[in-house]
Amino acid sequence: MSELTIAMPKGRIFEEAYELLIQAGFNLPAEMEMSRKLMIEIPEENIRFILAKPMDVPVYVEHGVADIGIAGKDVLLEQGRTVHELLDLKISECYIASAGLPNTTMDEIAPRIATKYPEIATKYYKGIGEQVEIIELNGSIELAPMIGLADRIVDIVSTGRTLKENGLVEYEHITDVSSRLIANPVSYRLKGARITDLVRRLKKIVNEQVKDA
Ligand SMILES: Nc1ncnc2c1ncn2[C@@H]1O[C@H](COP(=O)(O)OP(=O)(O)OP(=O)(O)O)[C@@H](O)[C@H]1O
Ligand SMILES: O=P(O)(O)OC[C@H]1O[C@H](OP(=O)(O)OP(=O)(O)O)[C@H](O)[C@@H]1O
Repeated sequence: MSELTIAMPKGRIFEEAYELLIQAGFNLPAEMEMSRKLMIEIPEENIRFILAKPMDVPVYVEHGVADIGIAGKDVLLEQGRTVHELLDLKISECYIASAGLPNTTMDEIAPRIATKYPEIATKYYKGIGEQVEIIELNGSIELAPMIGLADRIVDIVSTGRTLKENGLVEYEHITDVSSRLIANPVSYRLKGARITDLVRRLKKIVNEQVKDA
């Protein structure tokens, strides 16, 4: 049985992805949730996990140093990397929206859009025929309209709490986001049986959870 390297995102996706793998019958150590180790071998499963920043997971998979990985659809849309998307895991569900101060219009010649997602934002505004100036930020995006840096933001919304607490309103729902299982195309060919088995086990759990929801 060939070894499988799985790139797992650290942070908010990790916990739900870890639970999903446990429920799919993978024997993962409990310490994995608390550990600071970035590479964890599970010899009984012949699996090796690498723990990466969510934005970096598709990089490891595209380069083939990880056979498969778990990444947010937001990251996949933003980066457009050459990876196979195998399964919607239906975890870390949220969406990308535009937002801004209430009762404001985008009348300027090139309204300023602050975002962590320059590609998604550019494509969206191009698609609706709006010429915009993109201002790339790395976080706390909601600050931008409040402080006069931008007319709109394009960012993740989950509960809507961050928008509300910062006095912003949603304008357009751009796209739904959830975490996806992705694979390196060559690994998918060479380790097809192992990867197909993993997808089958995960799919069963995902479908059961959707039914119970
Ligand atoms: N509020 C949210 N609710 C649910 N899922 C979210 C939310 N924000 C982001 N996500 C999903 O989780 C991923 C990012 O996770 P996380 O916030 O842990 O990483 P990050 O943005 O790199 O943060 P940091 O730089 O603080 O580590 C996103 O790519 C998206 O798919
Ligand atoms: O609708 P809500 O449930 O409030 O969630 C949305 C917030 O979550 C994410 O921020 P994150 O916590 O990752 O912080 P950062 O992007 O500012 O680093 C996102 O960028 C929004 O700010």
